[in-house]
Amino acid sequence: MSAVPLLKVRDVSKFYGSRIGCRNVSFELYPGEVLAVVGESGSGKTTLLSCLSTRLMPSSGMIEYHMRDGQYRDLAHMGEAARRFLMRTDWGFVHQNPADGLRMTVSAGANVGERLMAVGDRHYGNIRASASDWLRRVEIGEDRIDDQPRAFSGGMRQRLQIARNLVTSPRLVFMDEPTGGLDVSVQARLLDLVRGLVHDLGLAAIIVTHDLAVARLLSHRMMVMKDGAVIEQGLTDRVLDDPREPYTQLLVSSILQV
Ligand SMILES: Nc1ncnc2c1ncn2[C@@H]1O[C@H](COP(=O)(O)OP(=O)(O)OP(=O)(O)O)[C@@H](O)[C@H]1O
Repeated sequence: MSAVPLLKVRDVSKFYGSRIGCRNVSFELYPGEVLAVVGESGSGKTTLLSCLSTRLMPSSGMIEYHMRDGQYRDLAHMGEAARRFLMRTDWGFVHQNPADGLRMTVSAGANVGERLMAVGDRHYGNIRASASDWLRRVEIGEDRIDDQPRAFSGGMRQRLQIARNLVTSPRLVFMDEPTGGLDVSVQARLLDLVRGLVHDLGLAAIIVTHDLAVARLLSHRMMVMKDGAVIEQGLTDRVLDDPREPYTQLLVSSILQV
């Protein structure tokens, strides 16, 4: 892993009026590193992910991103054009519900190809070839390239959403409960696929999940959130095998008892 963090997060808090969304969150994420953010419902995971991905403006704190030109940029003070450029090229965002991240009424090929066009690719043959290659990589038959995602199963839609996000070779991908709405057998296959892609592409990822098994399988490091704050963080195996905080111990033991 590189010695320079991709993302530097300092004391980020977000309040909704007097309600705490997240508070005083600090961490660094390195290129190629996968961080899982875990915690029960309402602990602030989604709020934090939204702040990191510039969907929400934090109430306080600073988030800096290491741009491809080698400079750090403060996301709060980045212009709209630069922010949109990041979201289209350097970043991906995989939603829990694939319908939020796909265009359901255009073909699978167009869903993938559109992202390439957004970064300036204009050659139809190349775009279609890349789309076709990416469908294969996410295990969708190339004969489905002209089908719309609404004709796909939930697992296929999620794999298509992943292809759409990865086709531009992002450096950082945000994932919000990526296997949340799927059957257990479909989840296992998708997790394997995501793990392989993240590893092969050397992606950095921040994955929000309430499922500790997802964190175990995908992440190098994890942060445990409770009432908006990070109460424990460390290497995933350390946190899960030897949780230090009573709350983490409870989370881990409640899973083991299921
Ligand atoms: N738009 C909003 N307006 C007011 N309060 C909000 C809003 N969004 C979230 N909150 C509050 O912020 C806190 C953290 O919520 P958040 O959705 O980030 O948690 P979460 O861990 O992602 O939960 P879940 O797993 O259920 O999605 C909760 O108390 C929630 O009620």
